[in-house]
Amino acid sequence: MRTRDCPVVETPDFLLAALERANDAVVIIDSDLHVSYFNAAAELIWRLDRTEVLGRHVSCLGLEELRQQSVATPASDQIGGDDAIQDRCSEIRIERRDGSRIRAALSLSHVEAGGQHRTIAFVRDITREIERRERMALLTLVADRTNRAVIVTDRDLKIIYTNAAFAGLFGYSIGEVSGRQAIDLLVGRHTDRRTLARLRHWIGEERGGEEEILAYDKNGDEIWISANVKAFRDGRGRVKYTFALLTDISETKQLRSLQQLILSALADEIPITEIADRLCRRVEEIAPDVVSSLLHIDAGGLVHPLGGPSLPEDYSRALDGVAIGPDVGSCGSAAFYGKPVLATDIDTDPRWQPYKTRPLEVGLHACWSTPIKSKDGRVIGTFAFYFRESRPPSRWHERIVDACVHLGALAIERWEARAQIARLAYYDMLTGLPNRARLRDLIAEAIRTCHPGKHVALAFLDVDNFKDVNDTLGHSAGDELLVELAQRLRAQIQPHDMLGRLGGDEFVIVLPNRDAGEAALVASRITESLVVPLQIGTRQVPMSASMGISIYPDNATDIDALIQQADAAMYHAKRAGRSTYRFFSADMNRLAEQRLAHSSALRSAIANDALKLHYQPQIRTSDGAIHGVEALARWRDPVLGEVSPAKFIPLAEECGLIEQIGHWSIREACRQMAEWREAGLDIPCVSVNLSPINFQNPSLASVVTGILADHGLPPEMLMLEVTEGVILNERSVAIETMNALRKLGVGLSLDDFGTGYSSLSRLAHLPIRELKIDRSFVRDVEADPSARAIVTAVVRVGQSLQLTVVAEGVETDGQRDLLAELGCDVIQGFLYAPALSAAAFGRWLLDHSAKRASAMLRRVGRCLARPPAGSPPHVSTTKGLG
Ligand SMILES: Nc1nc2c(ncn2[C@@H]2O[C@@H]3COP(=O)(O)O[C@H]4[C@@H](O)[C@H](n5cnc6c(=O)[nH]c(N)nc65)O[C@@H]4COP(=O)(O)O[C@H]3[C@H]2O)c(=O)[nH]1
Repeated sequence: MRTRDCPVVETPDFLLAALERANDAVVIIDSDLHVSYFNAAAELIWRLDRTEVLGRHVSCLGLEELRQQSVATPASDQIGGDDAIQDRCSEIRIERRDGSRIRAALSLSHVEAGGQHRTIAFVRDITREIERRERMALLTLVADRTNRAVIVTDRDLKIIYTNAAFAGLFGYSIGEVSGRQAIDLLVGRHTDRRTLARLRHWIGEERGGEEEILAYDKNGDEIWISANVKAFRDGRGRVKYTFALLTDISETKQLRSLQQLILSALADEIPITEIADRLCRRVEEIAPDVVSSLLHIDAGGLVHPLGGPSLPEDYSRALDGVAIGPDVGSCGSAAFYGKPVLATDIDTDPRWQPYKTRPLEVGLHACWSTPIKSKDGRVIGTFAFYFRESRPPSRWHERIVDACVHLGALAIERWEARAQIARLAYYDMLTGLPNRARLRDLIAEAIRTCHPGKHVALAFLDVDNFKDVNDTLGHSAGDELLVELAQRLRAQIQPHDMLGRLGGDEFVIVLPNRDAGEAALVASRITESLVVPLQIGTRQVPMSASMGISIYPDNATDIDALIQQADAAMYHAKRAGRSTYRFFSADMNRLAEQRLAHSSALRSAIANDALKLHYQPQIRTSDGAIHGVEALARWRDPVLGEVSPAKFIPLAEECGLIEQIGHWSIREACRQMAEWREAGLDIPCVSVNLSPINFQNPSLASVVTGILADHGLPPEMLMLEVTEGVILNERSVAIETMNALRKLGVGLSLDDFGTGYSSLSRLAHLPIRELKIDRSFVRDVEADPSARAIVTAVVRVGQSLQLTVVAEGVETDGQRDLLAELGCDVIQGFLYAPALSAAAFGRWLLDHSAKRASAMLRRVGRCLARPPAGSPPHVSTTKGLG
């Protein structure tokens, strides 16, 4: 390589100066391939001083391309003669002396001047540019691989880049959109200003943001997009580019609007069938290739169509009441298995055979049904898609069904809850009959629709002795009785008649367009229908009811008055011996008022301590000594006068005062006993009457314990009388209460024995100490052999169970002697004394003791006066005592 002097080209100075200042490197190569010019920019690119290059062979620049191009000098005719220049551009790589590499754009010009051929090389460092281009190509590759549309705009929001997904979504190629305003292109004037303002706000924000926008594609079709926008800024913070990532959310948006539609319908309390219809219609809008239906599945597994506006009406009607099962179409099977069921061909699907005709007739060939479940996992409905061709659901169908199943569950559960509330509010849970509130509506309706000149009969029915069944056999037996009764009543009335339960054991029957005669027939039929006893377990429970009837408009024209009159008439049926009916009459009102007045007088008598206890002595047959006293309640009202306990005790039981009276009797009897003891009167025991209701209270034993302690009485001085009704059910609370009392040491006496139906085997297990033979047997014991037989039997039972047998209502010496002879231990009755006030009883007792003592003395004296040889004096134990 040889060097030459510099400069070698005679070039005007101004041109040289310009070449020196050029940005591109300029290298001039002579025809012998020696470098004759190398400007400042060339020095920078090659990092060589021109002195190291000028005059040397071009190969010193390490550029094979330059050498080859310079050698390949075109013929003069090709370059167009003197001064003709031809440019050839190419991209080259330059390896510098220090080993670093750059990429450059090489442009060669061949110049013929003065018979001299020269090659002028213009070289520009394009390393950065190429790198940027490569990066862009890579980014484009990546951007084109995402299915989210990408737009890059300049600072004026003019599009400079879009990816392949953008073309797919909007239908525009990059060529079509490049340079166009992004917002104008995609949104146009349709989008509201606030959305656009928000979009601009996100561009202005450092972190960018996301906005849902309704955009339009090349065809003008709506596309809901979510636009995630971010601006890129220059060093001074000014927006240079904006970048937007667009996601198609049309489906999400549609599902959300479906959801909104149903939720707002729910909030507006729209009926379930209307909601179901709206749901189906909307679904068919967003999935026009389907026909949809929503079914309710009730607790009994029966199908009830709720909505299916595009299905034939007769088809939906036919589905109503069909039971779900393993082969009941798509819906019945889906509900049965609790899993989606797809029948891609209704015509051949075995599950569809009985149901296929109608859907096929209307061109529905496939059905896909999904069960709707409640929060607790019950299947409460199905949501079905019918397709016009044999096909499975698409991904979009699946998304819709997911949303609809959720909405359907919400709507059905809410509707079921409301129906349950309505049932609770208007129907009696036990019998399923209309309750008081609903009955009022029904009576009002019956009156409103009553034909002119016709009547409405209203019967008020009360079960006889229901309290006894409840108290003695337990509440579940009582419930069973009410349910059975309701069924028997329903069987006796016509379909358009109405039956409802007011509460407890009270029922109302409304007979529209029926007069008194027709109502009497119904009432008689009802009485007869109750004759057959109810079987509860092994026990036959007799069933009967008392009814009162009032007639609209003869007796009253308003509902309350009609009910109240029928109630008053029912009370009269009860008094007439139960198991019968009475029509309302004007004086019944008076009697009903009287009953009301009595109960309020009794209430105030209890509150004012106006009740008293009287005491009737009980005498031992063996020696005439006092066995005890029976405490009997007395009530003297300032207005009503003396009211018999046979009247006011049932009244107290009816109006809930008996609990108080029971506790009061025990307390008062114990107080009196303590007083007598204090006074030195020797009365071994006091018997207090209690109602069966008192024994239903498990705290009775603790109440008694407290009273005995208060008065310092030993428990054996108290006897509590119970009637047979208390012991009918061996598992009742009453038996537990009795056992607790017996444990205390308090005595229990079975009153009125023989009048009820207590079984002897049960009697043996009762914690009782005493049997009382009812007055009715004592009355006839002398004249009636059967009464005597009963008394004898009771005495034998008592003896064998080691119970004291007390005969009550003894009025004559003859009765006393016979009862003593039959083995009665104790006698009570007017023969000795009626029930006496405490003071009178005290006097009676002293008198009795004195009489008894003197009778004994007389007898002893008589015996002593004429003693038979060797025989002891004899004292009669039966006759002439007292
Ligand atoms: N004809 C006749 N009657 C006689 C004779 N000896 C007694 N009596 C009456 O027979 C009834 C006996 O009481 P009871 O069978 O327990 O029958 C009682 C009892 O079941 C109930 N009773 C009375 N006091 C109370 C009480 O404090 N609490 C409760 N729960 N019931 C009571 O009222 C029923 C009636 O009581 P009273 O009217 O006091 O009637 C009492 C008594 O006065 C007689 O020789 N001949």
